[in-house]
Amino acid sequence: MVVFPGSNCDHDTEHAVASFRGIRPVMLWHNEHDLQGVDCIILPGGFSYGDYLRAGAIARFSPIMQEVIEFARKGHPVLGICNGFQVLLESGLLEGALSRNRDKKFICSRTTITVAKTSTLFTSRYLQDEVLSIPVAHGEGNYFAPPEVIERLEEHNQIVFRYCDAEGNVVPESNPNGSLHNIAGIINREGNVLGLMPHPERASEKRLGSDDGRRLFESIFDYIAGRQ
Ligand SMILES: NC(=O)CC[C@H](N)C(=O)O
Repeated sequence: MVVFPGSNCDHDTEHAVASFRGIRPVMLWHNEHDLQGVDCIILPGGFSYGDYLRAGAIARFSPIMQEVIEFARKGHPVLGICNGFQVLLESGLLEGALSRNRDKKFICSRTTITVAKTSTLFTSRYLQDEVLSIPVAHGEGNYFAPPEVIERLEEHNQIVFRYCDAEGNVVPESNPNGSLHNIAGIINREGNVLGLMPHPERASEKRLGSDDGRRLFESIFDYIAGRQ
């Protein structure tokens, strides 16, 4: 996991990941160049560089991002959660942008999202169209991309999560931040880089109100174990 100045979900994510038997999280400071042989990179949530300019715009120039981009280009799994998603977009590893929420307010709330794609290494443990309860906490989560990019994402089935109501209906009323097509998470064409705004690490134990996020991490570990 990469730790940027201003990351604040790194320890929560470390805690969630460490709860799986046999998994050892490694914290990588943004100034380093050595990925220490990790099997997966997670860019955690937070306010890297205080969200100056735009969220993720400065973190994208952190020295370690050169290695993260190379790691992703080799096909290894890279997961960006919230601020991590913003960094992935700024780095060009995913297409589009996250702008200020529709209502120009920071939103910290429980949301429901539906799994629009299960044939990915991040979502293999979920059921198609399953409704998950996973919280969001962001000021810049309004996904935007030009029409041709949205069309491409739809055409290549790259939209992995969408905001929905409790029954799983993808309707405008269930869209917390104004994201186009209710997009909550997308994957690259190659299928190894996923970014999402909701926080699976904050929904990884029943006592947090939901453990629906847990299977996202489990799916990744299944994939890594299957590769060895
Ligand atoms: N929880 C987070 O990662 C916050 C995301 C981001 N910095 C925002 O407010 O948009």
